[in-house]
Amino acid sequence: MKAVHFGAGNIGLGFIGLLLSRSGYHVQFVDVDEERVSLLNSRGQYTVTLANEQADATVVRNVSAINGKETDRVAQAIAEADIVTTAVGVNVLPHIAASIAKGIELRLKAASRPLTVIACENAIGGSTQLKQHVYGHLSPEIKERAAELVAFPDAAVDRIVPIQQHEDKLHVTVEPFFEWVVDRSALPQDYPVIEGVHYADKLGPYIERKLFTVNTGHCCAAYHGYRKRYSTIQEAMKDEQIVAEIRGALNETGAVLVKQYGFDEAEHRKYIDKIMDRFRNPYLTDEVVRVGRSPIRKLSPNDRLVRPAMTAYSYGIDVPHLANAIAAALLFDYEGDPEAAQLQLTLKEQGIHKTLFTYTEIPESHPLHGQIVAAYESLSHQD
Ligand SMILES: NC(=O)c1ccc[n+]([C@@H]2O[C@H](COP(=O)([O-])OP(=O)(O)OC[C@H]3O[C@@H](n4cnc5c(N)ncnc54)[C@H](O)[C@@H]3O)[C@@H](O)[C@H]2O)c1
Ligand SMILES: O=P(O)(O)OC[C@@H](O)[C@@H](O)[C@H](O)[C@H](O)CO
Repeated sequence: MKAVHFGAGNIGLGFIGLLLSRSGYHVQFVDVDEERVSLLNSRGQYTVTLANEQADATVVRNVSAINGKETDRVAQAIAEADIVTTAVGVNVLPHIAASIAKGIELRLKAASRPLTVIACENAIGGSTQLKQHVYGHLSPEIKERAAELVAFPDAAVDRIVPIQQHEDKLHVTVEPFFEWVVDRSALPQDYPVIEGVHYADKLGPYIERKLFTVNTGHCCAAYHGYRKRYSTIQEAMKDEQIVAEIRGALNETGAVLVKQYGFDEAEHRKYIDKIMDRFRNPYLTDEVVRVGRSPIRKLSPNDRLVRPAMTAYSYGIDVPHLANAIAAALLFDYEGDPEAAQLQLTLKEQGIHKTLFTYTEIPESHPLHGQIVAAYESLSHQD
């Protein structure tokens, strides 16, 4: 069995590649990092260590890699694969779509073998977005055949994998917990099974619970942590004011999730507690600038802050902590992050009201807009 996985980064090596290899797939990574590609090919294996007391380690075997620039080789690999997965960042999906389209075209010209393509990104409808990008490169005839033979099930992926500090560029340390949920309703009957994946008939509740709890809480820790000059999430989690902000925000998103999807309130509280413990994992060193990366993406209308805040508003739920987290995101001025630099430039040139509308699409007339601006001004004075 063959898998092609785009992105030999933290989650690609530490989670998706690991599970695919364990399920018996030969994993061919596609990446633009030449050093990593060459190491994967020369060794054919790498090590994943768990962030626990024993530092349990697993060697992932049966792997190789292709440089993403070699589009013909990538297309050939896709033509021969049983499954294609990605973990490159949702903003990179448009850039890999042409190669995937080329592979699908090659495959469908040769035979009528079905294919499953799963985007494992932190986004609602990641695979659906990828499908749209891929279809933009296909002829009407191939599109028609792809509609029957190529499935793009959406997915939710959860495992904290920080930026690595090992000298060995292929060695990754990951938290013990993982959850990978795939939308079964978008799959054909005989889909290639990956051990450890949960196939759900409805993905909506899973992806929203994950994104609006793990990722909302995580970015609260990152943006408030950055403001208070902590360098890691683990340090920020020792600050009681930050913990209170995270818990407040997760109570707000929790109220939305319980109302929208009927989750049991007590179970959801336990889910929140478990996640906050994961953030505290003393065997991980996760930098606030990684978790806060790409603030423009994180402030976008369908992402982890604005979407639950707007839904909460429509339900009559007050969101002071989410407003504070959005304000803290606007204050994220880390120079090493291109989106943070662009955000700060927009703030300087256009002021808070226009900037807030540009990135969140919350109009000035909306009560949340004023609440966020007030929080932004209050936090700016504290910093
Ligand atoms: N790290 C986590 O804790 C975590 C957990 C769940 C989901 N995710 C999601 O997984 C995705 C990847 O995150 P990550 O933390 O692994 O990032 P990362 O930066 O470690 O890995 C991304 C990889 O993609 C590669 N890449 C970039 N452009 C490419 C291209 N055009 N073609 C092929 N490869 C390309 C990079 O070289 C890099 O190796 C993101 O969507 C993220 O939100 C991350
Ligand atoms: O990957 P991002 O930038 O969407 O979010 C940063 C972190 O919150 C994220 O990578 C988490 O570690 C991960 O989503 C845990 O499952």
